[in-house]
Amino acid sequence: MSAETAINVVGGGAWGTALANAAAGAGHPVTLWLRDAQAAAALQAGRENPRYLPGVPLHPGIRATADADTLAGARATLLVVPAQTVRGVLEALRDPLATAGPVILCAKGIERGSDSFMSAVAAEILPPRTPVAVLSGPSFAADVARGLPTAVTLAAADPGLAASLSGLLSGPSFRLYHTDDVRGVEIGGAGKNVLAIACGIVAGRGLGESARAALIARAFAELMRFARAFGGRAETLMGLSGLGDLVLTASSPQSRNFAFGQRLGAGASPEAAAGGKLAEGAFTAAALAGLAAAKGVEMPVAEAVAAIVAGTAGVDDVVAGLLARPLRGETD
Ligand SMILES: NC(=O)c1ccc[n+]([C@@H]2O[C@H](COP(=O)([O-])OP(=O)(O)OC[C@H]3O[C@@H](n4cnc5c(N)ncnc54)[C@H](O)[C@@H]3O)[C@@H](O)[C@H]2O)c1
Ligand SMILES: O=P(O)(O)OC[C@H](O)CO
Repeated sequence: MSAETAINVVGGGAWGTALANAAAGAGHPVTLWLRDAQAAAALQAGRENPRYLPGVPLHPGIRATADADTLAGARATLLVVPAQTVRGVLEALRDPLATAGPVILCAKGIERGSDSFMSAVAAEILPPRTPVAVLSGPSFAADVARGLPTAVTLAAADPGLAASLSGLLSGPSFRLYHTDDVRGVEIGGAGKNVLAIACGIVAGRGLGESARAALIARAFAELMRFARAFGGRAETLMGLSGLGDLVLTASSPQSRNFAFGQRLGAGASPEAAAGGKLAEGAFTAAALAGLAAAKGVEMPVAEAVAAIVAGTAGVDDVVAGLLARPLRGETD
């Protein structure tokens, strides 16, 4: 395989493995990089990722490796690690990634501590000439890895780059729409994870389907308020990466964020509810609520999730507080 034709995927979890399968299915040789040499060798030999994506064969066009030097010279790099690790991974791989094409950020979250969006983290670390894009939208890894129909959004500040990367990565059942609204797309992906936890809490507490539908609508209203204040476009939020992903994540126990919320609603502590699985919204909740508060954006649902996850409020008190809020015009 020539490095110039390869697509890199950094991160061998559920989403990294699924995106590697999608890129290989679109006809590209794929280098799938894992930090752990033993795990990379097992994936390369076994052609399956039993921990994160059991039962899904790895496409023959994928080479799994832990050798960072093999990343250099690629056509594009998909960065698919949890949001809170993006800074460290970019720092560690800065040299090979400097010649590995545009870096496409696939994590959905806001960095704790700095309250930074992923594109801002990347801009701090990568050389200025490295283009950065964001991929986000309604997409369960198991669906994409199995080749079930899926549509997501790819955003880059340069509309030409967004269009060409969408064409590069689209395949028979994986469709990428494109936009230049990077901030709007990352707000949708990060925000929906927090709000989906709230919907899981409602389900776990047995508050009913009507309450869940109302919560999705009110959660979306606050996500729109946040996007308006932070430079995302309303039409982006109404698309795949905003409303599309909120609806998917807030209505399916297949979502780790929803399932985490369900366990909280059923009475588990935040530590027990996590159960060793990644629920990105738990890490992003405080950053989202903090950013909103600093700009005077009302986000009662995100604030409630942040308080429950931090253990400073209980589910029943939070629900009572939300129901006691003053009545207001629906679009105020
Ligand atoms: N799973 C999905 O369906 C899905 C879909 C869309 C987006 N995402 C997003 O993709 C991101 C990754 O999610 P995932 O589902 O792959 O998570 P995961 O828990 O399945 O896998 C995470 C992977 O990252 C690796 N990793 C963790 N820290 C690392 C580090 N410091 N250096 C290198 N590798 C490291 C882990 O070893 C693991 O292989 C999240 O932000 C998630 O919101 C996931
Ligand atoms: O399992 P979740 O909650 O991380 O959701 C996965 C994807 O983000 C859904 O689009």
